[in-house]
Amino acid sequence: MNALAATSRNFKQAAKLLGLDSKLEKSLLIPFREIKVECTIPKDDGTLASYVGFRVQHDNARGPMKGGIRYHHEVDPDEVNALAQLMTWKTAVANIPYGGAKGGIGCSPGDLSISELERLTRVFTQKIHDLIGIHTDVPAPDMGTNSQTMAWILDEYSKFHGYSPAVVTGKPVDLGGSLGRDAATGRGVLFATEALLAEHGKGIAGQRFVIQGFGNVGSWAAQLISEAGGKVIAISDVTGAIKNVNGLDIAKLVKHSAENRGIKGFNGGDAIDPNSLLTEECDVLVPAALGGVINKDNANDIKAKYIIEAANHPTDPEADEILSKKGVLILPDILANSGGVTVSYFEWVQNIQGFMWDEEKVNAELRTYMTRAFGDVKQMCQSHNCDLRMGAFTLGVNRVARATVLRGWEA
Ligand SMILES: NC(=O)C1=CN([C@@H]2O[C@H](COP(=O)(O)OP(=O)(O)OC[C@H]3O[C@@H](n4cnc5c(N)ncnc54)[C@H](O)[C@@H]3O)[C@@H](O)[C@H]2O)C=CC1
Ligand SMILES: O=C(O)CCC(=O)C(=O)O
Repeated sequence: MNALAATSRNFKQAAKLLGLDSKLEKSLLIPFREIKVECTIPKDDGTLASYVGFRVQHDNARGPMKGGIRYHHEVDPDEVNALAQLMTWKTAVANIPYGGAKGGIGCSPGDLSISELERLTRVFTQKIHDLIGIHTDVPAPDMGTNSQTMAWILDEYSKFHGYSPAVVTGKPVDLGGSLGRDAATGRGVLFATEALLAEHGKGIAGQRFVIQGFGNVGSWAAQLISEAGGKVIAISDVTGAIKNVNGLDIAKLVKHSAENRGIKGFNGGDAIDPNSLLTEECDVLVPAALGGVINKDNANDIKAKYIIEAANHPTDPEADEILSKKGVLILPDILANSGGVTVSYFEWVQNIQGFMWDEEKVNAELRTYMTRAFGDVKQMCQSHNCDLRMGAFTLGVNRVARATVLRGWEA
């Protein structure tokens, strides 16, 4: 199912559980603004290349819109729309004072040189600079982008508006980035997983984990889970998949991946078929790469007892139904991966205050926010007799609906 259809279906199910007024439901679903821009750059060889960039600003009832920018060849308007909508519910679940947005450029970042990426990022920023801002829409990294991308956006934006570090988060610490932001999504995944397992009398230690994706989110999740005593037995990325039933040495894999641009060729495990990764025997499955990877074609074969959605929308609604019947517990994306945007919020607060927190404070606050969000979601599960995904959706949608009604519609 297409990402937008899947996300909207979850939203509508939550609206029904909440008994939301149909006109309010319609207004919450339609994005505030959709931006589509042409970005042409000279390549290093002098030829021209054109790309399409998107920014979808979904909702701002609870505060400035917030969300990452993705560089990937599959970026399309429907996907960006779905991801923007997810950000609206995610920031509400985390209870941080933001709305939701997402952006992206349809390109293959691995095929572009650093200077081509810089030119593309600057052209994109020139096209959207008057529609983003510290109190309107604050971008951050997502798949295929990183702190360097944010530094270029900050620099280009500042040429028009004066030096503005708070216009992006996830930027380098030297430019006002927050300590702990790089690891934050993975650390949030750890905290959320701990909270879920604790409910079942379990801890991270001794559990067998399989992780799809070894970029920012997957690699940090793997490192922190492994440090907490979890056994990470299989990992994949775009270059391949690797397995070691005794547990992979994550520190060595991080080094190998940095030196070889991927995990392929790592000699601390056996290479396996990447297509079989999600159905490997394990306790906890952590999709941390693309959307829609758990679907009706493979859901029946999944052996994990828990799925922690570190990626955005990795599970199709059809797969949700199959997995629920099998008794697999799914910790949904808008809760599980909310650690990234939560520390982005801390970064923005630090920039506005002109004050820097130490990493201990960032991590301690992140634990507080993740644990509280998990508890709030569980409460919604109880009051609406629903699973964790609907618990998170009803929590997020209800908070946004309340803010929308309070603000009113008077023109
Ligand atoms: N970076 C962040 O702070 C946040 C990211 N996310 C989500 O987490 C996911 C991963 O994002 P990042 O780690 O930031 O991206 P990234 O670009 O740093 O890493 C992506 C990883 O996915 C792998 N990958 C790509 N295609 C694959 C395939 N077909 N099979 C297996 N692996 C594949 C890549 O090789 C890479 O290891 C995305 O869904 C993103 O939206 C969610 C919340 C925050
Ligand atoms: O840190 C942020 O502002 C957004 C992160 C993001 O794009 C996401 O949570 O999917």
